[in-house]
Amino acid sequence: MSILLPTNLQQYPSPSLSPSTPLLSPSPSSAFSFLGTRRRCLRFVTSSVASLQSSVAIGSAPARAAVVVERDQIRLGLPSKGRMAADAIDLLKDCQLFVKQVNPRQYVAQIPQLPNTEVWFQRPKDIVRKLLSGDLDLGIVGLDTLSEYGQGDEDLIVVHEALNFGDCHLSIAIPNYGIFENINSLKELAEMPQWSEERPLRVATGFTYLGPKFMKENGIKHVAFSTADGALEAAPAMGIADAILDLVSSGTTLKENNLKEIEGGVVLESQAVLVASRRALTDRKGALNTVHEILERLEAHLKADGQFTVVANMRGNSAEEVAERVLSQPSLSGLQGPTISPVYCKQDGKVSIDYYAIVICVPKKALYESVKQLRAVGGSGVLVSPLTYIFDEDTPRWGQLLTNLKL
Ligand SMILES: Nc1ncnc2c1ncn2[C@@H]1O[C@H](COP(=O)(O)OP(=O)(O)OP(=O)(O)O)[C@@H](O)[C@H]1O
Ligand SMILES: O=P(O)(O)OC[C@H]1O[C@H](OP(=O)(O)OP(=O)(O)O)[C@H](O)[C@@H]1O
Ligand SMILES: [Mg+2]
Repeated sequence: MSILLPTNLQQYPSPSLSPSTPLLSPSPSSAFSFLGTRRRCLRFVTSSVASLQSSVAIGSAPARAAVVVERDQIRLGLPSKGRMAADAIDLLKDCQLFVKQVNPRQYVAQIPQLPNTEVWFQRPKDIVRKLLSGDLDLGIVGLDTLSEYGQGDEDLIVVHEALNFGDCHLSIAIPNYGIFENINSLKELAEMPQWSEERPLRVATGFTYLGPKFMKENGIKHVAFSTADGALEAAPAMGIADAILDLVSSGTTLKENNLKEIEGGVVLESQAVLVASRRALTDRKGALNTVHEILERLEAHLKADGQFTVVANMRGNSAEEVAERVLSQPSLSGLQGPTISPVYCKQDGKVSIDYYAIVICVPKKALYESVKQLRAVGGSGVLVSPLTYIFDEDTPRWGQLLTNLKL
């Protein structure tokens, strides 16, 4: 697998399929016994996972395009609905990339700042599928969706792994009552005497690729998966499943359904990522330039987003003396170091320097601590303003991308 892994990114799930495993299941029904249990909200398809390979197949990986079809425009896929849709557009707006969608039912839009690029609105899982089929070149989706539907395909490259929205994690949850009351870890769950080949641990999940893969990697044998499109948290109370594997963000849905997470049960930490098709980047004219521009804007905005600019005045005899005082405090070193400039005052007709102005960037989380430290070394008149962009000399992720593409 050669998916770009920025150093601070969690392991991108690698496929447990062997290279010879067909990516498309010939027919899901041939691999699964369909229970025929249709309920109002939950439609479950249950499988024995004695054959993990067949379970994996219901993750329905799309076929890969054999060739890159010629077209003039670079295509960026954005979520058409759901909780990521507005955030993705807002993020681009914050990067001065304005998506012009004439009406919400129109699935194609323009970004005037990127004239060779068109936006296509699609469901997140379809963005991943269409990246693989070559119908999209770039996309913004959650890492969970990318991992589930991309199945570790080496054509998918994570260009930016932390777009700062859509934070959640994919996790196993079990009831906090009954036989599970004292079970608090995956190990304890696996070792419960209740599970056997005839009566496996039943897990309801929408993640039919990542779920079986995780269980296999953790050596859990007696497990059977069922799937549904939503409201999975109801499955244990309905008696359909023993556990669920689903996304958790605030934890409210679990709590409201008397479920709990367990130690060792987190499959994946997720947030929105920018993903590209390797073949598009290498073979499609203009794609690499577009990615470079989007990446630069994203990095400049996201880096600035976590910081404030802090300006303060400080008495001193020289810039060096003030610098020494400022740098004696752990939170005041800024990005590269404080900028210190003389403040010129006119006294008795003469220009003198009694004060120096200090400018530093401070992580938002460390703001109050930094203000306290500034005061401690004589800082006064502290002004705090938001930072909009930080354009560095180069973007580290661009270098990583070029290395990954062997360019
Ligand atoms: N509770 C949550 N909090 C934050 N982000 C979430 C949460 N649930 C999901 N996400 C992220 O948002 C993405 C989109 O989720 P959303 O529920 O909007 O669409 P979906 O699950 O793909 O589609 P649908 O549920 O309509 O079939 C998920 O893939 C995940 O990355
Ligand atoms: O930890 P929480 O903040 O409570 O969020 C978790 C819930 O959010 C998602 O569901 P969603 O709202 O997408 O509904 P769905 O079940 O219809 O997909 C996810 O599938 C969980 O059910
Ligand atoms: Mg959902």
